[in-house]
Amino acid sequence: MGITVENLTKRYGPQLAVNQLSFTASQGGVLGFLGPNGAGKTTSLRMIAGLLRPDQGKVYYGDLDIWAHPAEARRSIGYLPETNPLYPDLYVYEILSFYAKIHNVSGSRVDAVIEQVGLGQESNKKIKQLSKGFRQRVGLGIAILHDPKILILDEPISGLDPNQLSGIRQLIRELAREKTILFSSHILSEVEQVCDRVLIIYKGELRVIDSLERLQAEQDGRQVIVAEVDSEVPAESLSAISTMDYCEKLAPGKLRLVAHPGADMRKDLYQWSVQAGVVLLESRVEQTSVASLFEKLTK
Ligand SMILES: Nc1ncnc2c1ncn2[C@@H]1O[C@H](COP(=O)(O)OP(=O)(O)OP(=O)(O)O)[C@@H](O)[C@H]1O
Repeated sequence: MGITVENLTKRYGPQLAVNQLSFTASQGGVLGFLGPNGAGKTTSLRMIAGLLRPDQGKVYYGDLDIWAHPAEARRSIGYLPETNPLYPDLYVYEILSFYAKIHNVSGSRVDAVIEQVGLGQESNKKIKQLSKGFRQRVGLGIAILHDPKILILDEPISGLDPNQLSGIRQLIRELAREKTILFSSHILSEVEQVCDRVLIIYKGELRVIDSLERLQAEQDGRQVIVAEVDSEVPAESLSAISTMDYCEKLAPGKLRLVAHPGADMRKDLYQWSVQAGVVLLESRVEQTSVASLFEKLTK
């Protein structure tokens, strides 16, 4: 089941926390939500998980409009919050059984999940006796108990030691074989090792969304231009820019264009805007590598 997000917007009082966020995540695989502290990751993920009502915009799981059909949507979603509120005095088995009752799933499912998330050895320990990595596994276990098709993980691996990290990464990759996963982090290297695609968000706005391979390919020095035009343009019309390899829509009227290796798109972009009858409000050449893109955003 894929996810479609359209123009999600959220304000907290005067502060615009998320502004017109739009993207799609097709079924299966991990989409990394990358951005510095305060960028709007948690706010976005909670809106996408159906836990926080957006001021504007829509979220679809497959064809299902989640705010129009919240009960149906809830069955399809598992959410691991950034601060996982686990009850310290409960045993691992107890807490999972408690959530199993809420979701109306069987005791045998609890046993299966305990094995799947690698908690077999720890199931008779209390939550407070577990390391941070194992607590995250309990949180993941709770999130997948009802076998949701979509999994949203808010900073699932921040603060884990290297041994725990590799275990959780592997687990997320295994889950991604059959689920669509959104995974947030403010650390690039975490995202690079787990995600197929990355979305970079900064000050509540989408800056880039692409496959890691394509972002890495841009490190060969391809030109990237972020352009803003005064009206929505059909993607086909951009194919007239012969120096352009591909283009992504970042927001209505906001485009990110990537050139063929060695090509300069500036003149073609201007000529295209004249021919297409749109006003080019802004166009700027971006740095191209994933690391430099992210560095620029996190400074
Ligand atoms: N309940 C709230 N009331 C007021 N402002 C809020 C609230 N929650 C978040 N914000 C603000 O909205 C902005 C986005 O916050 P959000 O938690 O979504 O960012 P984030 O990218 O998840 O950050 P972090 O990596 O630090 O968790 C921040 O400036 C934050 O201070």
